[in-house]
Amino acid sequence: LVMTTGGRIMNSPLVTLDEVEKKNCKNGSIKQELLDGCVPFSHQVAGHKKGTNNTGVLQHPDGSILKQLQPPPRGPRERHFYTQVYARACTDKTILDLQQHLPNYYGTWAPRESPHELYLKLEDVTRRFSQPCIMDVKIGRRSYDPFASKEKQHEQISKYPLMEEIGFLLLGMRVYQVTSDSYISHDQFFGRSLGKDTIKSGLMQFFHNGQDLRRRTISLIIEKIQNILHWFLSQSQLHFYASSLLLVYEGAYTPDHHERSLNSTCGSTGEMEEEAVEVKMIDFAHVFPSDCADEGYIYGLRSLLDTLEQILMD
Ligand SMILES: Nc1ncnc2c1ncn2[C@@H]1O[C@H](COP(=O)(O)OP(=O)(O)OP(=O)(O)O)[C@@H](O)[C@H]1O
Ligand SMILES: O=P(O)(O)O[C@@H]1[C@H](O)[C@H](O)[C@@H](OP(=O)(O)O)[C@H](OP(=O)(O)O)[C@H]1O
Repeated sequence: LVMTTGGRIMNSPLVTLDEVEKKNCKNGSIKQELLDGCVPFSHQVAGHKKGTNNTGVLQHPDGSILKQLQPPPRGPRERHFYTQVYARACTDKTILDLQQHLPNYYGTWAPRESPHELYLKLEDVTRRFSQPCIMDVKIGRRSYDPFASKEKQHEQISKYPLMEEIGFLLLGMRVYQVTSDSYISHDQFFGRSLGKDTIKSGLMQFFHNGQDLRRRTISLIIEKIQNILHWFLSQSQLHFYASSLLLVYEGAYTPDHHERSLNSTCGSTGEMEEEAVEVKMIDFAHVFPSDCADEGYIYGLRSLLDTLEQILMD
């Protein structure tokens, strides 16, 4: 195992192989051991999948996830981003504030038998959930960076011409249905099919468990996205292109369950069990230094917040 980083190495995540295996089995994936006991990550909803040149996202036996470094310049750029964030967090308050919105970074990892094949070792954002509902949303008005060729620009624009107007694109989601104890999944083609008139109902699907619309969950997610927006409004040193937000909430948690747990704790501890949600920024292959606010990303966050607020108002 090779662990290197330009900055601080986070404490190792404490999850047993048993827990990882149980979770993989529970979610119906066939356990398939790969490099050094790593298995395909069963909660991947978008991004590069296993193919001739990709392994897809893997899960390490310690519970962290492994994202294969993409070919240069993207992979080294993403690695540089994470190492810089960890190296500069001690001296730069803006970067320290950014850190809380990212998965923890544990350095790079390489298989014993192939030490030059590098992976980013990251916190699994879905880890604390038993039936995680997960959505990957690409944020911004442009999903290509300032150095993209005309062909790349054209290719990216043609995938979702509405990106400039809507400011975000649903790349994939998985939603737990309490009624059938199963998951509904949507891939990026679902996201691309959504227009100005349907984006709200498309987004709403992520919060519907087959029985109820998870209104409280939407409010909690809005708060987290607002915190990220505050960070973007406070900084003018980085621009993010083709980067995503990963949204996660507990599918097994229902308002009824919450009600029952409140009734049983009231009068004893008096503590309210609070529902858990996660919103983390991911995918940093196109992050660049800058000297002005990231208007494209800010536009995307505001548009996503507006749409979530409209769902709540209905
Ligand atoms: N830290 C994480 N915790 C949990 N899941 C993650 C994490 N990072 C990535 N994922 C999962 O892996 C998927 C792909 O991640 P990511 O977007 O970083 O990959 P990518 O191959 O660079 O994507 P793209 O092709 O869009 O550039 C995400 O949609 C998510 O499901
Ligand atoms: O959405 P799709 O159809 O899966 O297409 C991918 C998506 O546009 C990614 O954003 C892009 O990575 P970058 O943003 O890093 O360029 C990737 O490029 P790639 O195929 O060259 O890796 C595309 O394949």
